[in-house]
Amino acid sequence: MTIVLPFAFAETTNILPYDGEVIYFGKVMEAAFADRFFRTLLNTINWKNDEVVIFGKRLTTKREVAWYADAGYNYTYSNITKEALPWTPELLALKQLAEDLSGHTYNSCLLNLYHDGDEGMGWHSDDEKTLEKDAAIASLSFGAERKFALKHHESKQKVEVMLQHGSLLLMKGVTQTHWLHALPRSKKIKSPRINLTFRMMAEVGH
Ligand SMILES: O=C(O)CCC(=O)C(=O)O
Ligand SMILES: [Fe+2]
Repeated sequence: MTIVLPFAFAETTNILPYDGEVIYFGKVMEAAFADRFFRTLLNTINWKNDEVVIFGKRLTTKREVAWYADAGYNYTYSNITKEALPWTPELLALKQLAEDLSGHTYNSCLLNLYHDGDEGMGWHSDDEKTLEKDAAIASLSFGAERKFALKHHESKQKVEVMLQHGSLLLMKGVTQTHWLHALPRSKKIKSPRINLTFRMMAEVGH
């Protein structure tokens, strides 16, 4: 399957001024492929409302999530342990694309479905103990274009980028140690967005 356009990826640059590397590749596939992946992911992924435990209370988010990985991996997130589902053909194709373009390999993928702009994600770092420290994270976006924001822990400096339909963003190096990131809510957004973050789990999460 040929899904990559002959784009000039050599031009990609770090959008962070210091303390990490975030590379926005822009659109990495033709719109027709991005449309098809969006529809297929919407219909074939085992979407579930996210459950989080905050101050001992079990809460359900409107945002839906799913987690896929190589066999045998468990994932602990907000005090809940989830078992990974086996890769689907589309996820494997997208993992291959993310690996080829980013030059890193991944063994798991966290998926998020934001139904509209009322749903987002607050400030956090992807620095859970179960993730390899400073491993690269490749983020593919489909559907509604949304703003992605980064904020430095100490200086509070902010960097923002619009994540386009069929685009790739790569976070690597010491980014998760020094920067938080978020997907801000926006009343203007009325359509859904799917985000895939390919990650490298540490062996201890096995
Ligand atoms: O939806 C996004 O672009 C960000 C998702 C994210 O930060 C995460 O899943 O950890
Ligand atoms: Fe994140």
